[in-house]
Amino acid sequence: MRKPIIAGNWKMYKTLSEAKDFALELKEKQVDSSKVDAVICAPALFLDQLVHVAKDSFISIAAQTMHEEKEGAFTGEVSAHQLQDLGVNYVVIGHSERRQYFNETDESVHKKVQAAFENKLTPIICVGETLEEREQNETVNIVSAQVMAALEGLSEENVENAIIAYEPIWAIGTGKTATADDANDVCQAIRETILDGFGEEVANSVRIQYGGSVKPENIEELLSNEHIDGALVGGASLQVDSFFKLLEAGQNA
Ligand SMILES: O=C(CO)COP(=O)(O)O
Repeated sequence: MRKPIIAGNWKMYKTLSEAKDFALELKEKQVDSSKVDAVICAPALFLDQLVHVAKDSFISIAAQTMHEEKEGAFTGEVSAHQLQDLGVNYVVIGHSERRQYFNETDESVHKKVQAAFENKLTPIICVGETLEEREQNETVNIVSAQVMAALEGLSEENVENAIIAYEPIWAIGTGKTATADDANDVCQAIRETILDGFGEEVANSVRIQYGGSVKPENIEELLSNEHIDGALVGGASLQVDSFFKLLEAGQNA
């Protein structure tokens, strides 16, 4: 049985004080970290303080992106090495908003995934198709190619520990969720891709999240599916009560 992982992607929302208040309130809640992994993906400039607030609690902290190089003349960027040094545990890589607005490619995603593992960060690797690609029945081809490009050449041990987030682009922030069956089918296809590339043990261990308009009202159904091991959540992760409900659903899945 794979432990569910629920990650809240705050994107470019909240001020530092709002972020700290959120984490302070959340950490008082009862969440069993043996049953669910709880992750907050915060803007880079809050990470240091959030790592301190979350210390010794069930909450893990993630960055929303990073640069693949260890250091260098890359104005405005943050490296995996710097994130690790702060005590950050996870990093989101290849979110569709990064691919769309910041020139993230399969190639840069691959380099970032490697850099994350070299620095003991767990990558949450985002993949997903556009509406046009879905309508052309290209979903599985697109998503499988993104997964293989990200994971190519990695060790089985690393792939086993990676998190894949399947986020259909047309479902992000739109209120449109893939049906639980559709989401499960694509997550299954991702697992089969990993099976072909890395074998059964790795495929059975890797955790695959669904993302795109996940909320307390639909998470239970999503998580009841065999191949959906968690959720990457935008809007519904911004309020403590709503995020806590998602964690409870993960805990009870
Ligand atoms: O992009 C997402 C999470 O990374 C999904 O966002 P929403 O949950 O707001 O649709």
